[in-house]
Amino acid sequence: MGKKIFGTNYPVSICFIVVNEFCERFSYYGMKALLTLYFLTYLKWDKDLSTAVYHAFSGLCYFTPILGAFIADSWLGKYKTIIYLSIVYVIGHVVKSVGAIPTVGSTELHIALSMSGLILIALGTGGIKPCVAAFGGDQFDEEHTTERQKFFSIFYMSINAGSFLSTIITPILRGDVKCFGGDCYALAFGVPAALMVVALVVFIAGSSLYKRTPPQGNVLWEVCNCIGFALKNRWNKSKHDPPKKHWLDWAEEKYSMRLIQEIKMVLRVLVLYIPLPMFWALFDQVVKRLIFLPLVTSKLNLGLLDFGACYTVILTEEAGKIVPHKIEDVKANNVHIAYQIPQYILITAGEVMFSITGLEFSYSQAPANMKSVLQAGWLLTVAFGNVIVLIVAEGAGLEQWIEFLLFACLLLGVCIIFSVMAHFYTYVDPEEMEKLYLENSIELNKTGKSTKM
Ligand SMILES: NCC(=O)N[C@@H](CCC(=O)O)C(=O)O
Repeated sequence: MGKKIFGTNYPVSICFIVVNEFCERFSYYGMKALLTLYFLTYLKWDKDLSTAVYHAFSGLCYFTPILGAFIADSWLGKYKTIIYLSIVYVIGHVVKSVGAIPTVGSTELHIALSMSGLILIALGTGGIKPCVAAFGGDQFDEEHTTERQKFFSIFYMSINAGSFLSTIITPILRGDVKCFGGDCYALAFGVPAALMVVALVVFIAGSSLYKRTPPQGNVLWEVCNCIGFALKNRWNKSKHDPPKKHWLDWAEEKYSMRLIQEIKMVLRVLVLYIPLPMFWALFDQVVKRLIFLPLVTSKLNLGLLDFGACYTVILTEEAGKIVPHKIEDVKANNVHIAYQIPQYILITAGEVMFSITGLEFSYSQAPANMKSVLQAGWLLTVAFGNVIVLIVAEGAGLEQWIEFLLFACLLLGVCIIFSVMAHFYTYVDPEEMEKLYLENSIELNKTGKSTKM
């Protein structure tokens, strides 16, 4: 039994995991906050290319969790996967920061370094993401489910504290600190790199306290084979054999009941997740607009921007001071930006309820040997959300209000579909199932029967 935080059922090891997540998210979001501007102003790409690469990168970061989960659950275990992929992540940051030093090589080299850095970062951040959340859940004793649920809230708070602070700090570093005769991208990318080193060090510092569950062989390979066998068998035998309750039951003659049940559990959850990318698509769109407004206003010192207005700003030098002059190109529609506060509060409340529940649900509904896999399934909803944004928002070129309305209507439809699906979902308790399998296999051993469990 691991050490507990004084007087509670919370293991001490989760402190290291929460701090690790804070630093890692600081590192990821801090770097991402600058990315579009870096492409536009440093690499001199046009807006379309910059936006496309930005979304492709964001999407990739949430597709790679599948790879990390595969490595963790089938091969290295979560602990080693987090350490090895964090090293890849740090290397990615370093390569990216070097690419942002103007004196290092030509523009082609900067592009090559930036792209290689981003690929390594996507591999690192995505790879460790499902493992860190599931590893945090693993630290709790079976009976401490309430504490584990609260842990996911704290974990989510650390994600958002890290992302919030870095999204403010790194753009300031870029603009306010000058190096090599211009904006200091090298420093602004260097700070997230340093934070990722801190994340790794903190994680390693907790090593002696972690509860580690060893990987149970090549689970995913077995899952794929079992699904393949069930489909083949069904195709070959369903014409003459009696029907089965579930299509996966066609794998019974070769695979254990336990594996079949576990695959059913995972598939039911994944099917439930199908409508969810729409939430992230809307969320991503809204947050993107929110991030850039305060940066523009604070930098040029113009006060709050009026709703719907578009300005040209001319900077003149008067008595040794830079003075901004605002010319209104598109008239404001007289609605103060503060009217958007309730909407953002509602969206944030929605996010908190949606995300924390999703994280905890993905953990609690996964069989012990596929915890990271289901976390990766949850993160895939973010990845597909990015794909929707790329196709609908960036590709279709709709007016902003039409785009928002479209996304809101689609999300409403999705909410209704999801509610119906969730209504028919029955919760499983993987620990209870585990006990049942154990009791059954002891019983069968006693009676000498040989049935696959
Ligand atoms: N505010 C967005 C956010 O927190 N996103 C998460 C990913 C989604 C999730 O885990 O629910 C993140 O960046 O880790």
